[in-house]
Amino acid sequence: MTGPALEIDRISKRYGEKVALDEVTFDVRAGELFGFVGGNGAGKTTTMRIALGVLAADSGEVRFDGRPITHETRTSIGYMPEERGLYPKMKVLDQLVYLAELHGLSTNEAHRGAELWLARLGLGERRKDEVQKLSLGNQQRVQLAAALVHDPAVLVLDEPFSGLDPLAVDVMSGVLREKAANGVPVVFSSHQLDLVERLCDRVGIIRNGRMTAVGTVAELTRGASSRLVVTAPGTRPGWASTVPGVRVLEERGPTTVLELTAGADDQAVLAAALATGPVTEFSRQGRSLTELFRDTGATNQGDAA
Ligand SMILES: Nc1ncnc2c1ncn2[C@@H]1O[C@H](COP(=O)(O)OP(=O)(O)OP(=O)(O)O)[C@@H](O)[C@H]1O
Repeated sequence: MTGPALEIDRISKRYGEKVALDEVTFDVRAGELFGFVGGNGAGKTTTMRIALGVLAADSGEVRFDGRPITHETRTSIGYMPEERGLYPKMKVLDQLVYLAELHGLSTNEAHRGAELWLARLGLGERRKDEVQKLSLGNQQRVQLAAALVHDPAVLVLDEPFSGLDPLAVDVMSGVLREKAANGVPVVFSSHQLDLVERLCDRVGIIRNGRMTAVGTVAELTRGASSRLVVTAPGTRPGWASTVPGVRVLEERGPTTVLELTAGADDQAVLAAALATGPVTEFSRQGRSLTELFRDTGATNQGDAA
């Protein structure tokens, strides 16, 4: 799909001596749901705050629709900040109307948008309640409504799924997919990698302020795969360990899961299997995003790294 994209172009940021971001680069295309993942302190929030323009980068540029983000374009971004940002004592509906008006909507439009999203997110009956009286999950739904109420052209969401129950996860996922399907670039950070894997068109992994991988889930997990699944009814236990460079991970009857170490030849494995009779399955086993994430050391780098 063509349309306006959000481009993060070589942004760097230091906090004193600490390099928080080092030439972070990726783009979120129109109609795309982009998952931004990385361990604690990796730089996700810093990147998103810079994308929104609430924090200045030391260098690099953020563009939307080919142009640097300005005050006008900033108001067309829907943002869900990590620290959330609702007024606890304000009523839910008033809050949303207020935020929509801040983004330039007329009072009528603001009411229409607020009612629409409250109904859509299952909060219609809570509209007259103070925000602080809602459960945390429901406050998060209000926060999503706040990001959407002005019909933004791009969505930047910092951990929108944290703390949500499975039903709310489904609601949030549905809304984000729908926005993406309507051509809106959507980027969100998350530690729930299974969810990211299921939901996102593309994923970016950040580690210690540097992007270590960007691509579709299939590209990232396929590229990393060194596992083979072989099913051959004529094999006997241990058959694969005679092939150089092969480590057997699991044998289940006729099926063997094995790992190829560097330099090992998958065709040698196939030949060894065929030597025992017919081979009914021979495939690469994709790694999950979680495994990839662990293997690239993207976890636990912590604040001190
Ligand atoms: N205001 C600040 N002053 C000093 N250092 C900061 C500040 N904000 C962030 N940092 C540091 O910058 C790095 C990146 O932090 P950031 O909050 O962007 O990470 P994150 O990926 O969002 O982490 P998390 O998953 O824990 O929310 C961390 O080392 C953090 O300690």
